[in-house]
Amino acid sequence: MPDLTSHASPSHASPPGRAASDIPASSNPTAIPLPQTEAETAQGGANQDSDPANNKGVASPGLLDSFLSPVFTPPMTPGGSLNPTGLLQQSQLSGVQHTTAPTKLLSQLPNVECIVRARIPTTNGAEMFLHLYHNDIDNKEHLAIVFGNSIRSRSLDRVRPGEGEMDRMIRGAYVGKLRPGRVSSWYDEDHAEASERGKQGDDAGHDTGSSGETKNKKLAQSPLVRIHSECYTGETAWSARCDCGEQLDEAARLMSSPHETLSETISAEDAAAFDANSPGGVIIYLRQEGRGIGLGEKLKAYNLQDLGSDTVEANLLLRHPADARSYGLATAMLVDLGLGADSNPDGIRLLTNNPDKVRAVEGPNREVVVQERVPMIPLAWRTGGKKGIKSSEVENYLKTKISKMGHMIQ
Ligand SMILES: Nc1nc2c(ncn2[C@@H]2O[C@H](COP(=O)(O)OP(=O)(O)OP(=O)(O)O)[C@@H](O)[C@H]2O)c(=O)[nH]1
Repeated sequence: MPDLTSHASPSHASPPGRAASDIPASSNPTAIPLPQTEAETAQGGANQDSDPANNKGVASPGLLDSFLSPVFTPPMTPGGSLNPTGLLQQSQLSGVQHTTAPTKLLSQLPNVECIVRARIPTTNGAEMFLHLYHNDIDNKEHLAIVFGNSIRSRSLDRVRPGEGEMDRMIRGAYVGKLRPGRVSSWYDEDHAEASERGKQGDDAGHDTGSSGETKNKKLAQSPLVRIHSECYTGETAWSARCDCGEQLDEAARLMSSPHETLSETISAEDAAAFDANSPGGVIIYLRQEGRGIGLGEKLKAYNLQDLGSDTVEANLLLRHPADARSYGLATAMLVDLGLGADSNPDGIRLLTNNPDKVRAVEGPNREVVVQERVPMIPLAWRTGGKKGIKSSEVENYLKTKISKMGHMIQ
C-alpha cells in the first residue's frame, strides 16, 4: 500500500511544474496554440505570432507531441460555449489561485416542472421523496431528492386540466401517505391531512398539512441543500479518483438525521424538539456529468490525468472549460420547492466547498438566499484516515480543487 496523505492536514501547494504560467512557452514543446478570441479577431488578431511555441498553452508534463495530431477534433462541450483563451489567460494570472472562469449566470431562470414524485424508503431506514423534473433548456431528467415532509413542489401540486384523483396520486401529488384503497389525493384519513391550497388553485404556499397550519411556520433552522452534479464513476462504479459518492452519501446522512451535524451530536430531548420543526433537506441532482463535459470526455480526461495532467489541465487540453456547469436549473427547482427568497426569506444552508456554486445558486436576481455555507470535509481528513477514500488520485483531485478552483476545504 503506498503511503497516502489523504488524512493529513492539507497543505495545498500546487503540484510543482503543473501551472501553465510557471512553464516558459519556449521550453514547453506540448504547448497548444489557442484560437483567437472574438475580440482579437475583430481587432485583426491580437495574437499574430504564428509560432505556436510563443503561445502559452496548457503545460502537461508527460504528454507526447503526437497529442497534437491533426486528426484530433476538439469536441463540443454539451450545452456550453468555449473560450479556452480566456480560461488560460486566467490561469496565467499571478499565483494560480483560482484558474477557472466564474460560473456564468443566466439572465433569467429556466422554467421547470416537477413531473412525478415518489416515496423511496432507503437502505439506511430513512425515507425520501424523489422528484423528477423537466425543463425548457435541456431534455435531461434532473432530480430533487427531498427529505422531510415540509418541502413540496408547487408545479407538482398544481391541478392539471382534466386529471382525476387517481391521476394525481399516480404522479405523486398527494398529501400524507398512499395505501391500498385510498381515493383522495387531498385527504389522508389516517393522518387527517387535507390540503385546500391545491384545490383552490393557489400555488403560493408549501404546506403539507391542514391549510395554513405549516405555511408560515418558523423553522428551527433553514433547510439544508446540496447541489450535486452527476458522477457515474464516483457514485456507481466505485471510483477512488474523486469523492463524489462520499459527498452524496454524506449529504443524505445529514438530511435524514438532521440533528447529527459534522461537529456535534445534540441531546435526545433537543433532537425531538428539532424533529418537530425539522426543516428537511434537498439534494438537487443535476445531470451535468464530468463537470458538464459528459462521461465520454471525462474518461478521456482520466487518461490525460494518468499521463500527467491535473483535472483542470485535462479539461482544457480537451478544449473544454475547466468547469462547464451552470446552476440556473438548480435555482429554479429550489424556487419551485418553496425554498426561494419569495417564500423562504431566511434562506438555505448550502453544503459545498465551491465558492462559485454559492454565487451561482443564488441566481441572477437572488431568487434563492444562501444564508450559510456548510463545508464538506472529506471523511478521510475528518477521521485521520480511518474512514473515507484513500488514493493518490483523490488526493490530487482535492489539491487541484483547492489550488486552481478556489475550493474552501479546510
Ligand atoms: N471533468 C472532470 N469532472 C470530474 C472529475 N472528477 C469528478 N468530476 C465531476 O465533478 C462533478 C462533482 O462536482 P460536485 O460534487 O458538484 O462538487 P464541486 O462543484 O466540485 O464542489 P462541492 O460542492 O464542494 O463538492 C461531477 O459532475 C463529477 O462527474 C474529473 O477528473 N474531471
